[in-house]
Amino acid sequence: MTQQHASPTKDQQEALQKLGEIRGSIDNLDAAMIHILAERFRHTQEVGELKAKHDLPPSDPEREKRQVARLRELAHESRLDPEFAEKFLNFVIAEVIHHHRRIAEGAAATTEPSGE
Ligand SMILES: O=C(O)C(=O)C[C@]1(C(=O)O)C=C[C@@H](O)C=C1
Repeated sequence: MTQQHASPTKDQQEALQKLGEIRGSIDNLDAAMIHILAERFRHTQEVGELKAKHDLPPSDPEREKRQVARLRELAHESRLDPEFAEKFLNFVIAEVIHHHRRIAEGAAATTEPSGE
């Protein structure tokens, strides 16, 4: 087989060095996001148990509307696409509601993979 790529030029070597540095920062931020999400799910687990114990509904659409409005505003201020922020929040909340329902059904709901 013939070699596909010539060895990198000096310009490319510098670019690859920079790419590695930026990827290091991205990896740190991805790790932080996972830790923050895990912490959020620990709190929503407690909410789910409280709701199930006191026979409260798993979802609260009015609360969600306020959360969406707040996060859209924060996203705008941070120059993040508010549509993306809303979609992300809705994605997380849908999972939380799924967990709440499982807790209410008496299942051992956890934030860990269910294997389903
Ligand atoms: O605050 C609640 O009542 C929750 O159950 C938590 C949460 C959320 O993940 O933020 C999830 C579901 C509700 O519809 C609203 C908010």
